[in-house]
Amino acid sequence: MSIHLNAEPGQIAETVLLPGDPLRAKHIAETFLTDPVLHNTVRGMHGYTGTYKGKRVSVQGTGMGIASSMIYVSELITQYGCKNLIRVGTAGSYQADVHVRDIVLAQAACTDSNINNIRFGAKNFAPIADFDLLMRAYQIARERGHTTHVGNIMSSDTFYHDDFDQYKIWADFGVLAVEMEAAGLYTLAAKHGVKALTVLTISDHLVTREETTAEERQLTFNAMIEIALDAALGE
Ligand SMILES: O=P(O)(O)O[C@H]1O[C@H](CO)[C@@H](O)[C@H]1O
Ligand SMILES: O=c1cc[nH]c(=O)[nH]1
Repeated sequence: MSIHLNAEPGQIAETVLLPGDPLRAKHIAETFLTDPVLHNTVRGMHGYTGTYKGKRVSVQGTGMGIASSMIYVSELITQYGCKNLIRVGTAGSYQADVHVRDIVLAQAACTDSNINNIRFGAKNFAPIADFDLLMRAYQIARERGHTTHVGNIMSSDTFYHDDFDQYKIWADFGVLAVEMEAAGLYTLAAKHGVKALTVLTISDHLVTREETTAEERQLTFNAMIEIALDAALGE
């Protein structure tokens, strides 16, 4: 057991899906896993382990933001030996041609967080996805006919910015979308020599101001879950 997870040793699989929303973790477990067992209840941050197509897999909510998610990712890697960590999250589009409900695979993640300034000072670390997971996820998404974008994203510490248009600085450099965890996940994966990927569904649009409801975000973004599961575990 660790400080924030009360799973028994061995109860969490090597492959873990990581939604920010603990209720999305419950939905994933109940919809996609066979015989899911609730392995974490600490702080209501649901975590489950079951099987998918006969292979063991876990899903663990991380909460919102790099600070919260890095706690769970650190404990999953160092206390439970997890090796493949795949974030499945929602994101806001920065680009006119990246539409609501499109899939974004985060090849790399910029951040306005201080996590890597603390580590590297004035030198910049580039947090990137595992190439094998990224390639498999892209092939699966394309085979299934999902509109899929691969590229750079922004992991922001701030959801509500004083200046709404600040996103254009990043959009001008081709950054596809904003979420709040991937840069922390990729940094920890690099530090510990494990594999990580972030699969996102666009839930809202900073250019067009389109939005989805909380219920849609929680329940209906199943394509990214199946892409993540099949990329991690093989079809
Ligand atoms: O849908 P999740 O996985 O929570 O991800 C996105 O949604 C939250 C903000 O609403 C942040 O956690 C952001 O990264
Ligand atoms: O962090 C996030 C997630 C979804 N949509 C946003 O605009 N930001």
